[in-house]
Order: sequence, then C-alpha cells, then structure tokens
Amino acid sequence: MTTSKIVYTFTDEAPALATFSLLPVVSTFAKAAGIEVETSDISLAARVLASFPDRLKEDQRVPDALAELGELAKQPEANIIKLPNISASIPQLKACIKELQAQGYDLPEYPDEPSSEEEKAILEAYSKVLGSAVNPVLRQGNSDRRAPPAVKAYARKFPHSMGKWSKASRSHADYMRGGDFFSSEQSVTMEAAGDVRIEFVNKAGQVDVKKTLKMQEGEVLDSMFMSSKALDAFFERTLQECKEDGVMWSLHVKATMMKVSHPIVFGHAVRVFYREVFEKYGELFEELGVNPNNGMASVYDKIKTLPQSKQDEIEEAIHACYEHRPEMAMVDSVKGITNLHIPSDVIVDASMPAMIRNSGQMWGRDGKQKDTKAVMPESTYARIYQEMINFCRTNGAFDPTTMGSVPNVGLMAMKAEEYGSHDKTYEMKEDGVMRVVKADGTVLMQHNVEKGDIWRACQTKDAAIKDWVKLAVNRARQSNTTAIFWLDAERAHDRELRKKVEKYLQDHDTTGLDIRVMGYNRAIRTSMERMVRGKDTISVTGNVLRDYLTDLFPIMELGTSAKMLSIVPMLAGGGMYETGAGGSAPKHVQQVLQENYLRWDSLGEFLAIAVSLDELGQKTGNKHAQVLGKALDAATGKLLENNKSPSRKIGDIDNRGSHFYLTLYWAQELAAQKDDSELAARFAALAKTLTEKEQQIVAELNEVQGKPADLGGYYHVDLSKANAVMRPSATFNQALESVK
Ligand SMILES: NC(=O)C1=CN([C@@H]2O[C@H](COP(=O)(O)OP(=O)(O)OC[C@H]3O[C@@H](n4cnc5c(N)ncnc54)[C@H](OP(=O)(O)O)[C@@H]3O)[C@@H](O)[C@H]2O)C=CC1
Ligand SMILES: O=C(O)CCC(=O)C(=O)O
Ligand SMILES: [Mg+2]
Repeated sequence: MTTSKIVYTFTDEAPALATFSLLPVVSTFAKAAGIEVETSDISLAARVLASFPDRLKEDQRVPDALAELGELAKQPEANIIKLPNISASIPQLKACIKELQAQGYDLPEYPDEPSSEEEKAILEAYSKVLGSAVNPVLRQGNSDRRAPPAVKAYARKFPHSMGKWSKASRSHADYMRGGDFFSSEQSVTMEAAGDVRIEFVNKAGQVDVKKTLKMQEGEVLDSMFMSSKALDAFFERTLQECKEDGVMWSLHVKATMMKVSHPIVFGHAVRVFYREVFEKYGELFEELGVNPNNGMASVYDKIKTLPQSKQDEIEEAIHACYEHRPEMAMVDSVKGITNLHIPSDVIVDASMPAMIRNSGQMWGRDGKQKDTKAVMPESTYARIYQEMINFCRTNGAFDPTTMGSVPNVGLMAMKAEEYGSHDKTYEMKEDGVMRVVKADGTVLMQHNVEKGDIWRACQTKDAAIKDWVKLAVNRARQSNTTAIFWLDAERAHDRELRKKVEKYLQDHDTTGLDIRVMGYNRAIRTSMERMVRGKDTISVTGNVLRDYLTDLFPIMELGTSAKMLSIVPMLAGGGMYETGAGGSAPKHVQQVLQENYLRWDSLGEFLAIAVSLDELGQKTGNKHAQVLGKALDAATGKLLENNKSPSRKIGDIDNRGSHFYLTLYWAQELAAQKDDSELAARFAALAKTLTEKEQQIVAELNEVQGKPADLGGYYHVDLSKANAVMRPSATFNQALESVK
C-alpha cells in the first residue's frame, strides 16, 4: 500500500481544542488506508516561538511550520486540512508573548516604539506574526465556499432562530461619501513586465522611494488613499447623528485581515469618540506609549503606572465622554467591554451578519438589544450591508427553511487585491504626493495626500484572475447554477477586471450557462431576490467580498459559517480544505475554562476531511481513501439527521460527544459498505463496540461537564492537560486504540 500524507493544521482556541479530540479519530481511520496524518503547528504561539530560535533553549525551539507548509502549498501533492487560526491584533499578540514568557520562554517584549536597531528587528519579526499572516501564505489558489446539500437540508429541517425585522427599524450601515479608498481608487493593467516604484514627493520636491515592485505582464495594480481629515469628520458626523436620533453607535472594521490600514482607522474612531480625553491627556499618553490603534484597553493598561489619583482623574474624563456621546454597542456589557476596547473584538465579516440575524440589533450597556448605526468607513464594500438591511426591513427576516443559497468563488490567489496590500500601506508623515512610477519615469498613478492619510497599493496577478474565471465557470457548470461576477463599473479596479473577465470567459465553453456581471448593489439585490424564491446564485467576487459574503450568506442560511465546505484548489494542483468560513470562536474557550463544555461544531472539519480523503484517493489511486471519504460523508449526513451536533449549553453532548457519534457512524458505514471488504472487516469490531457502549461513552463524556477545566494555557496549552480534558472517556479511547 502506498503511504500518502494529509497535513492537518494545529491552530488556536476552539478549533485547536477540538483537534485534541478529533485527530486521534481521523488518524485511526486514515491509517487503515495507509495514509499518514501529519500535524503542522501554525498556532499563534508556535509562530511566535519560531520567530526567535536564538533566544530559546534547544528543547524549546520549534520549526517554522508555516514556512514549510507555505512551500508544500506550492507542490502538486499538497493535501492540507486547514483549521481557522487567530489573526492576531497587537493586544492578542502581546497577551500571547506574556503567556509564553510566563511559561519560561525568553521572548522579547513587543516594542511599541522601537528605538534601537535591535528593537526594530524584533518589531519586524513580530510584524510577520501579526494579523492575517497565515491565510495569504497558504492560500495558493482561489476560493470555493459552499453549503453542501446535506447541510442545507439540515438547516431546512432544523432552522436556527432568526430575529424578526421591524419595518420601523432604525438600524442602518453608514459609510464615507468621499475621501475614502473607494473615491480615490486608481487602477492600471501592466502591458509589459517591469519594475515600478512607489514614491513620495514632499512639498520641497524631495523624492522618497518607498518600494520597488516587480510587476508581471497583465498584472493589475491599484492605488488609493483615505483622507484622515475626512475620516475624522465622518466619525464625528456619525456620532452626532446617533446622539441626536437616539440610535446606538457601532464600529465594524477588519483590523485582523486588513492588519495595517484598519487598526489605523480604528484608532481614529477611538480618538474621535474620546476627543476630550485625547486632547487633555494626549501628551501624557504619548509619554506612556498609549496607542489608540490598540483600543481603549491600551489606555487602561498604560495608565496603570500612574498614581491612583491620576488614574481616577483620567477614568473620570473617559466617563464624562459617555455623557455627551451616543450609546455605544458593547462586546460584553457585563464586563463593561465596549466596541472600542480592542480592535479584534468586532470583526466586520462576522459582526454584521450577526447583527442582521439579530433583527438588525446589537447589545447596549444595559445588556438590551437596540437598533444601531453600523459604521464602516470604507464605502466600497459597506453598501452591500445597507442593501441587505433594506431588504430585511421591507421583506422581513430571511426564512432558513425555504431560502436558496449563495455560494462563493473568491479571488485570493497570489495575495490578490487587499491580501497583498500590507507592505504597501503607508500612514503619511507629511503632506505631498504619493505616486506610482514606471522604471522609464512614466507616472502611472498619483494622489495628493496630507499628513495622516492612509495610502495603499494592491496587486492582482493575471494568472490568479484567469484561474478565478475558470473556477467560476466550473462551479456554475458542476452545480448548474447562475453565477454573478460582482464587479462595479464605478470602481477603477473592477473596470480593469471586467475587461479580463470578458476576455477569459471566452476561453471556456459557457453554452447553456447563466453568467452575469453586475455592480455590487444590483448583484446583492438580485441574489437576495432569487434567494427568497429558493434559488441559488454563485457570487463570484474579489477578495474582501469573498470574506464578507462567506460569513454573511451562510449565517443567514445555516446560522453559522462553520458549516461551509471551503476548498482552495491550489494553482499548482494541490488542494487545501479549510474548515468552515468563520473564525476561532474565542468565546467557546471561555466556556470550556468555566464549565468544561466545548460548543464548537466540527462539521466544517468533517466536510473538509471527507473531500481531502476523496481527492487523495483520486490523485493517488488509493481506493481505500475514496471509500473512507464516502463513508465519512454518509456518517456526517447521519449525524445531521440524528441531530448529534453539539448544543450550546451544558447537559447535552458537546464537541466531544459529536465526535463520538461521528466515529460511531463512520465505523458503521464502513462496516456496512460493500465496495471494500478489507475496510469493512477492519472496522466491524469498532462499529460493534461503539454501538454497544454508546450509553457508557456518552455518560463518561458528559460526566465531566459543569466544572472548570484546566488547559495550562490559552495560546499555548499544556498538551497533556488539554488531552485529558478533551478525551475524558476511557472506554472510547480504548475502543479507538484497539483498531489495528
Ligand atoms: N480562516 C481563518 O483562519 C479565520 C480566522 N479568524 C480569526 O478567528 C478569531 C475570531 O473571529 P470572529 O470574527 O469572532 O469569528 P468567529 O467565527 O470565531 O465567531 C463568530 C461566532 O460564530 C460562531 N461560530 C463560529 N465557528 C463556529 C463553530 N465551528 N461552531 C459553532 N459556532 C461557531 C460562534 O457563535 P457563538 O459564540 O454564538 O456560539 C462565534 O462566536 C479572530 O482571531 C479571527 O482573526 C476569523 C475568520 C476566519
Ligand atoms: O485571514 C484572516 O484574517 C481571516 C480570513 C477570513 O475571515 C476568511 O477567509 O473568511
Ligand atoms: Mg471571513
């Protein structure tokens, strides 16, 4: 039997905990097909540790698993199961460093304001770990995300709750009407390969070359900026309006994925909301190293060094702001954590759908739901949320039992669009001109900018676009579904893409297919109108809309994006199977710590593993793998039918219980199938044991609930402790071990 390999990532928070329980199951089954399941630790903690080998003792060092996996992703044999990981904000990164230091790892502090060369090098090393650092490296292909039929059927049978919409709802999205990235965007397509320079020219005419880019032929290059003055004025306007109208104020950005530009935007919101505090204590804050981009948590943290009386004075000034500012949405009203506390608490892709599902409301200081103004400065993508809000206000909440589906084909390969913008994003230090210049001196694009403005460039490679069009046509054909390319004629970048889409569509046989190109507003309206009639529509979008829509529609349709099948067919021929489309659910870990209950649903993992096995089987001719994959799909279907997913509250089965049922059904399916007698024989005993001992195992699993759990860490858990917590049934463990 040929041994082939599946790489299973070890990540963070809830999915990492779930891995302790699920991986032994997967390895046991895969082994029967001669497949080795290798883990690759790309958790935030491991990435931090891998950045400072020289400071660690021999036995503390870890390999740079992300770099290795990034290389594998470029090979045709790649078969990677990727679980969601933390895209760390600075506060999260600092907390991780602190935890590792306390565990005895000699890591340097995160230098907020590096002064020496050494500190600058440290900051650079940490910057590589910050924000969305994993996905752009591993996603060496475009994105295919959809709800499999069994999952959709489950949602129709057991619909999740949907908050009612009132026609009188005052909730809405608000965005800049000028001065933002949308209004300043310029875009060019490179006619030939060659270098271009990004440079700044100050008022005195001095030129500072920021970066030289090696451009490929046919590559699309964009540049744009957000005016800092316009941004501040916008925030002030939204606050005034909320105050006057008595509507709650909330901010929705993506400070994790847009790791350079959005924390700055978030910092502006903090400074405007607490204007008097920053005016009065600005200098002191500067001395203390307060960074509003890290949220109000940074203020509370840094003022701790001050005498108590000064701290009280500042806290009073903060409270005084609440007197004349509108009510702000809360992340945790019990603990008093506001929307402006930490930039990674409210992440737009998940927060806006949650709000729309929840009657368009968020939680106020008193813990009650309220209508809210959802502030999303960048108008490019914010408008789609207003369209959905309008739709729900007019037609009522969506009905999961009848609604159609909006799967997505997203452009993200080769760090397409915003993914590749981080090292080309600048906060201007003075007034002047930012320009993009060809080697021969031709100015391709330029903007007049002012101090504080945020300027950025994005690149999109021709090969990535070509592959994206191909994937869209394939999906439209395979699922016989209408596909809409969301490309806005108002946007410079999209105009370039429209030309390419028209051209590359001709490379494919599209007879009989319904493929359309529309601006965002029309695209979302059309998709929603079809959806309420039970029709499916593939959204074919750029990178940010890929991210937004693959939470937005699944959360309406399925209650969570965790149930999505999320595939990245890699350009080099390999495959990455992501689990779900959502995040790492930090709230779930808190529940484990408090009451040893993990409500994480590993359905995304089950779906991904089945596709991974099937693909591996097809590519290597491993028949056992295909049988395993098919049986897993059937087992997942049964699990859904029998409603054996984790429930939200203690008392019922949690993540561990659902893994037991998956194992039971998987073994039963294998034992019963007729395609592969070897596998049937091998799993017959396990199927029998688990069937007989169901009651006992479930009792053993559920017995541990209700008491606090000790994991020995948050970012870097103690392996044996986490193992003990996540595998509490001796009977189940023994049954698995007995499979030869
Ligand atoms: N692909 C990736 O690697 C991604 C990583 N992230 C990262 O994840 C973290 C959290 O992001 P956030 O925006 O809060 O998004 P999450 O998706 O983690 O959280 C939103 C909510 O969705 C529900 N949810 C998500 N996944 C599951 C699941 N498998 N089972 C059950 N419920 C689920 C939970 O609801 P409830 O609490 O009500 O149970 C959760 O609180 C951040 O660090 C972010 O950067 C985010 C998106 C993708
Ligand atoms: O890379 C990230 O930070 C998040 C990605 C994400 O949310 C997604 O791919 O849906
Ligand atoms: Mg997302």
